[in-house]
Amino acid sequence: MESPAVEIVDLVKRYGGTTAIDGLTFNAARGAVTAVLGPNGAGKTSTLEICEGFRRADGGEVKVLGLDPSRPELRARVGVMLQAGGVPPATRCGQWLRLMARFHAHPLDPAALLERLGLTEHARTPYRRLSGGQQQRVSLAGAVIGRPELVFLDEPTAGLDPQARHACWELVRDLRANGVSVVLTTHHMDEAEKLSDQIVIIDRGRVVAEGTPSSLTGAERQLRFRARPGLCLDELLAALPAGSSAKESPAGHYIIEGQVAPGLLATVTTWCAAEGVSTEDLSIERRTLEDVFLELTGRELR
Ligand SMILES: Nc1ncnc2c1ncn2[C@@H]1O[C@H](COP(=O)(O)OP(=O)(O)OP(=O)(O)O)[C@@H](O)[C@H]1O
Repeated sequence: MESPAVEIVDLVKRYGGTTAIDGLTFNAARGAVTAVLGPNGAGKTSTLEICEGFRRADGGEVKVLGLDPSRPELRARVGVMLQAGGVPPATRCGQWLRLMARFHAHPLDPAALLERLGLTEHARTPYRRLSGGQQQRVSLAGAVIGRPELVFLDEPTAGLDPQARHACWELVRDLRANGVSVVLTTHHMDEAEKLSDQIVIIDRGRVVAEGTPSSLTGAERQLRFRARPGLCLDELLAALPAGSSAKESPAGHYIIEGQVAPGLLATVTTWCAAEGVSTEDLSIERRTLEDVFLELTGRELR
């Protein structure tokens, strides 16, 4: 049987006294997009860097395309986009991409890739003079130029404008359509929900949840609205069907869960009207991935 694209078992990584990865275990399937999510400092970049062969683990086992990440033959089969560029500052991006293409047996056409990522007019600009978002796109181009079997993308859309973000998503979808395995990190929950087949949420170096986007968000719907902070939720709950729950999170944002039946909306609006409470953005929707993420990883800053 073919091995997963990435197999991680009981991974441990320490930096001095800090345990950045603390017994991490998950697989990324072949031909799928796997998003690794987690708060700042959760251990995402460390994990990717170990998979990419740039860092050594202190414990556990990692296999990439069935091989130890240090194996040199992986360089031709795996594309890597680092968080911090990895492109020589004085090099013109077109020249750099053509050079990268020469290292591969069947590369993509550098000019077509530059065009696709909106970089054609910057092809002669030294990397250091490009904007942050343009530099990101050059790094992304470098990760895919060699038609890899597996691509690691560390926050590929951080700092990109909406147009470039969409171009990046299209590129990821094309990679997947061509059977390429993609492992990416992102802080954009909407992006993870739209792009990925599998999501792994990590916190403090451990997996706290994994599954498809819909298995994580669940089928249950919620009623949400905004109103002035500090409504008396006990009174509201008394008007709702038994088994309902109501919470205010964050201040002024209300979420009602339970049997979201047709009459619920009427009950809530009637209660609000009787209390002289004006509501905004009243909607019935499924939990978002961001809700799940915040529930699992908390709201305190890291
Ligand atoms: N080279 C290093 N030396 C010391 N500590 C490090 C080093 N690299 C990472 N760390 C620490 O390891 C932990 C995990 O860092 P890592 O960069 O893997 O997190 P991350 O999930 O990618 O975070 P972010 O979302 O902010 O990019 C953090 O506490 C960080 O401070």
